[in-house]
Amino acid sequence: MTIEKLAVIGGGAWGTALAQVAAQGGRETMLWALEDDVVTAVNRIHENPIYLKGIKLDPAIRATSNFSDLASADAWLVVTPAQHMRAVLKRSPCPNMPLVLCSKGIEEGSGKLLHEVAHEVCPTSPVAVLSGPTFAHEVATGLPTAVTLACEDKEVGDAIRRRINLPAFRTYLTDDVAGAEVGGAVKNVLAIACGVAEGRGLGQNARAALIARGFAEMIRFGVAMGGRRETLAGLSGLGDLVLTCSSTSSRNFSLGVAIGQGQNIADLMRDRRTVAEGAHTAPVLNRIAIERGIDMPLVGAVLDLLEGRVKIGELLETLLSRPPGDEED
Ligand SMILES: NC(=O)c1ccc[n+]([C@@H]2O[C@H](COP(=O)([O-])OP(=O)(O)OC[C@H]3O[C@@H](n4cnc5c(N)ncnc54)[C@H](O)[C@@H]3O)[C@@H](O)[C@H]2O)c1
Ligand SMILES: O=P(O)(O)OC[C@H](O)CO
Repeated sequence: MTIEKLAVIGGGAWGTALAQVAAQGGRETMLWALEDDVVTAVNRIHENPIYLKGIKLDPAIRATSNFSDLASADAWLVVTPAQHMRAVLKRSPCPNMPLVLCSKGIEEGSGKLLHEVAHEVCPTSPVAVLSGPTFAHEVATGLPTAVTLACEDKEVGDAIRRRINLPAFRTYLTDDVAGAEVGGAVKNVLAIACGVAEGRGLGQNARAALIARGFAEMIRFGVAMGGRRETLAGLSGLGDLVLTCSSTSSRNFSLGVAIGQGQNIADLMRDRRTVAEGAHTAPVLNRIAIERGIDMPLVGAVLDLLEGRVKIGELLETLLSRPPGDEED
């Protein structure tokens, strides 16, 4: 199988950065964007000033808001916010070609992982997941990055990897689709927790503890969803958790910092143009954890905060008074 022409669905920061990867060496790449001003800017000035400001894009990227322009692609990279993926795929003429899901989240209403949503909407398309520690602006400027590409079909996975792998975009292959997806979804919620700790001035020790205990929650959840521990300990799990929990380049971490500093959550969520996926993943993740009896106290705490059920001070008291269990639990 050979994949040459790629189309990217979603003209946010990550879709634009991935189009830049796909267009390396002047290879024609289509970018579908929802907003006409994004389409116009990418085509006229080779920039996306709305979502990826200040980065010059390869002129081989051609933007469109018309799905019919994507018909000649060999594969689609799907990079919408997780909660819009079903609707966007439904609007498209479902392609009988590989779909590479690059979004991070769990569908709120159905509780489904995104590869399950894609299989439902496009049953004849092979599905892969691309995830890992990847700030869009770094990838778009060519800084070294490594990602997990998960695909059950080895031939399809190899073909996608051959097409997107670059010296500075190292692509590690696995067949563990669920494991790769869970890491990316759960780390966003934990990044909010780490941001809150930062905003509240709780110190570096607290952040390391949150990352480690949060990782234990990620593993419990991932294994229950059919993922493997080694995937969760890899780029798409631990790697992305460490990145996102350590930097204000992360929208999730920054949201947490603002909450930790006492800003109003409704104000922070209202009218935001960029997506903080953790705020949408927290409710469904917590619901599934409760239904399946998976212990995820940090995820529950983030949700309680986001939904205004507790104040940070009370939450800290509750978390710190929990009797510490055995570390491997
Ligand atoms: N930004 C990153 O560094 C990065 C890296 C890896 C993965 N991701 C993931 O990629 C996905 C997209 O994030 P992003 O950072 O590219 O987005 P963004 O925050 O830069 O932009 C928001 C996106 O949402 C889209 N959007 C808004 N309303 C919509 C609607 N009703 N229907 C469809 N689309 C709508 C906009 O068109 C835009 O593409 C997320 O799941 C995110 O977790 C982002
Ligand atoms: O800005 P965030 O928090 O959505 O994180 C971006 C990427 O997922 C980091 O890998």
